[in-house]
Amino acid sequence: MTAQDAEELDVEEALAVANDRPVRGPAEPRSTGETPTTGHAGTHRAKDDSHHRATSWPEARAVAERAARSAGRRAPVSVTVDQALGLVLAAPLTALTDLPSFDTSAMDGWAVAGPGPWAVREDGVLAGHAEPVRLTDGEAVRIATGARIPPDTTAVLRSEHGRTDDKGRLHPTRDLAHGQDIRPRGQECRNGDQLLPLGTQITPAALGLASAAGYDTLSVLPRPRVELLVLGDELLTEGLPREGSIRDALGPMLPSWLRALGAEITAVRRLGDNADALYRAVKKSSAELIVTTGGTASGPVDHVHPTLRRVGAELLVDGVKVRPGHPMLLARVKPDQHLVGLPGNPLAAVSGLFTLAEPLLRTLAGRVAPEPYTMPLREAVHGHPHDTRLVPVALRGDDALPLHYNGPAMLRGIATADALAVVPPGGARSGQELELLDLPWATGGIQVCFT
Ligand SMILES: Nc1nc2c(c(=O)[nH]1)N[C@H]1C(S)=C(S)[C@@H](COP(=O)(O)OP(=O)(O)OC[C@H]3O[C@@H](n4cnc5c(N)ncnc54)[C@H](O)[C@@H]3O)O[C@H]1N2
Ligand code: MOO
Repeated sequence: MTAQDAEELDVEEALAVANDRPVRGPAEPRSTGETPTTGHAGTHRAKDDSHHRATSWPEARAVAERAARSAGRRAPVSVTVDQALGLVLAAPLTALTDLPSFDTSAMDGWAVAGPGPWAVREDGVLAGHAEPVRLTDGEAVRIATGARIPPDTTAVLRSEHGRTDDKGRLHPTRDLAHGQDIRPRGQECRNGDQLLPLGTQITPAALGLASAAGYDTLSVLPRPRVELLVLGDELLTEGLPREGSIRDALGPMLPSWLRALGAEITAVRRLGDNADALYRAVKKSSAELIVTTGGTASGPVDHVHPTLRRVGAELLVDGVKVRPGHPMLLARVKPDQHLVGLPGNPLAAVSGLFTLAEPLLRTLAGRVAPEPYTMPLREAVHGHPHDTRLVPVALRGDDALPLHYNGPAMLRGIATADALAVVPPGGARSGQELELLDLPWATGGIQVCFT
């Protein structure tokens, strides 16, 4: 570790601690008397950091988007409607039929012809049946909502607006306008009308619309295929931490998040700290994106950089001016294959996920970028002197409440967060409007929509 690395680490830890004092639960109201800050807690000496290669946070996100675009056009696939949720339309959704496809009753009641009273026919008309018999003037027939309107019907009389006399004749109890409660064929769309443009992300409502409009399959962009490689000999997959080993927090966390960001997870492999195993895994992967966790720094078992050199990958981003997570990286392994290296510290990995993997996956999946938005901070947040900070926040009314336990190795803050606040270098005052990155569970409904 160089002197500068050590100093930067000190700053990072100090920031987490500074914001955690006095320590309180993430959802508890803030303490009073905390003053706005434009700097950090104090141990850091101002210095020129131009020598390190790190990319600025906004530029890193832009590079990740461009990298996805440079991977070339992805071929659309045809999927059944029930498989299409969360995917993006590769062709406009054009109506395959008129909607409604026949004149239909909007209400339960009677189809009537001409002015009342009407003689009520014995039979009735239910939804889902073939064309009913033509009405003659002065005739009515019972009809259900959604049933086909008999030819020469002039209106539908709702059941609550009709009375039958003792001779069985039907009288209206309200004025009845011509065409009332008839949904004419093609009211919503005509065969061939464009219902949704190319590029629309398919929501539950879009699934319903596509089905109503006659679709069995949809042409969509496939989910980008992602392989997750979890590195580290110290990681346990069950039980309590023991003898210097810790539980793997990223293997359980990242796949659902990656899916929420549009990915199909093709494999999760735990490779330990074995350089050859990492090399082989990268060489044989056919994923469009390989995500590694850990091993991004320069320790004796940090194998990501050497492996990227060994496979001849091109580093597009080698470190980002963001805290936590600054050792994150992005490489092009092949023209249509990228690798995002997430740092091993768990919150640092989340930072890398939303800085590099999110824009890359979003672009590969054909999704549009969410509209940036800001909210005022309920409390001041300390800043890094040179770098952007991503700080977990909970949305409380009109404010974003910064959460504590936001150190690089901690998940306690993010576990109750709705978003990450983008804190500029130098920090942010209480009340200052900050850009927020929504966490997908707050917007997309991981379990519901995007599994
Ligand atoms: N000489 C330097 N040392 C370090 C630097 C640096 O720039 N120069 N950066 C520090 C920062 S900041 C971070 S973040 C980490 C990044 O480390 P790596 O990506 O190499 O990750 P590891 O060393 O493998 O692990 C770091 C830390 O995270 C724990 N870890 C790893 N994987 C998991 C997991 N799946 N679940 C839970 N915890 C995990 C691991 O045990 C370590 O404690 O490097 C600093 N050092
Ligand atoms: O400080 Mo590292 O950036 O822990 O993520």
